[in-house]
Amino acid sequence: MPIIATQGLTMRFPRVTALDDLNVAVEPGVVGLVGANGAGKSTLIKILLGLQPPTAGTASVLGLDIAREGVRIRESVGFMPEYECLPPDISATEFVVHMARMCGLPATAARERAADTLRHVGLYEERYRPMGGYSTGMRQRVKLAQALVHDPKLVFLDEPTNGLDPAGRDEMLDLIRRIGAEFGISVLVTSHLLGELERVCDHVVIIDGGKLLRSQAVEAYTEASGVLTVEVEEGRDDLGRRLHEQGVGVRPEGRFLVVDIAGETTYDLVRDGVADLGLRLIRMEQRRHRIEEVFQGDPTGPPDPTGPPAGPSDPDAAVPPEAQGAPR
Ligand SMILES: Nc1ncnc2c1ncn2[C@@H]1O[C@H](COP(=O)(O)OP(=O)(O)OP(=O)(O)O)[C@@H](O)[C@H]1O
Repeated sequence: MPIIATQGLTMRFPRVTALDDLNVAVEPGVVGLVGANGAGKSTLIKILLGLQPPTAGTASVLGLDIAREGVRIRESVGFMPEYECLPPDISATEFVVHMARMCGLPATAARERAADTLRHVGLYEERYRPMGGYSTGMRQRVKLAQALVHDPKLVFLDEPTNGLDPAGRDEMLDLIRRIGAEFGISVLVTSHLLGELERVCDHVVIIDGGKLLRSQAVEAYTEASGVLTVEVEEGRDDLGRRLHEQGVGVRPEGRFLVVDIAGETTYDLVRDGVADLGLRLIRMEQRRHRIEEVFQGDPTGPPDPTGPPAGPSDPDAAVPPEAQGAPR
């Protein structure tokens, strides 16, 4: 059963169409929802939580109808909002216990679940300090803990890495991966950064101007490319020259050689070259595409949500500001 399914979902505000005939279905797992600022991600989450009725169309979450079963959806789904929502003068423990009580847990269970959840998100030591003194990373963790405290089947995480430094972002992405893998909770996580979703998600949905661009398993975006990455301990240029003389398309890139694959013989030529030159081969692997490459240079493909190409070494290609707020 899909965890989320929408049919013709449309949300029109007076001046803008935030969701435009959206048809999408996603299976359990960690699902990324990516789009530029204003693409309609937060609007979709509010509608799926049953907090805002759509202008047209239908949707279900965990098989529950958003129009009739909003309360049951909110019982089974956790929500980490994008906006700042933490009172500064109370502690993480008080806040998360309160949220657990709001979800209907009895007092003792609420205290136990709050302590467990805060430990899972790495906030155990600081849990009695007022949240006003917390860093952005700690506040994001509290928001995550309150989304998990009632043991939901699915959590909606709206831009959970916003405002975090690279180390904080890595830790948050790790937590998200663990929520999916260790706790078996499905996740819908939004981001305007394609690279970070690729790292944690099983499936990525891309929307632009409220329209669906693609919805696919991550492997389908990152299928193998037509090049090999070859790394040798020393003698990279000798190997490159030899392959070039044999008619192989080859170019240096950092400490690697990037070799065009022209069939099985390419692997043999690299292997023989390494052996004949007496080199030590460290790696030879077929490169995989990055998600953002899917949208580059495809004139027949969908409009590009990712803007100009990001280098392969840029794991966090962002949707550029000029692609934001495109006319609908
Ligand atoms: N209550 C509202 N009234 C009018 N327009 C709205 C309302 N809520 C959202 N919008 C508009 O709908 C569009 C989609 O907004 P939404 O917040 O869903 O985008 P988003 O993809 O979540 O972007 P962000 O990451 O910036 O929050 C935007 O143009 C926004 O200005």
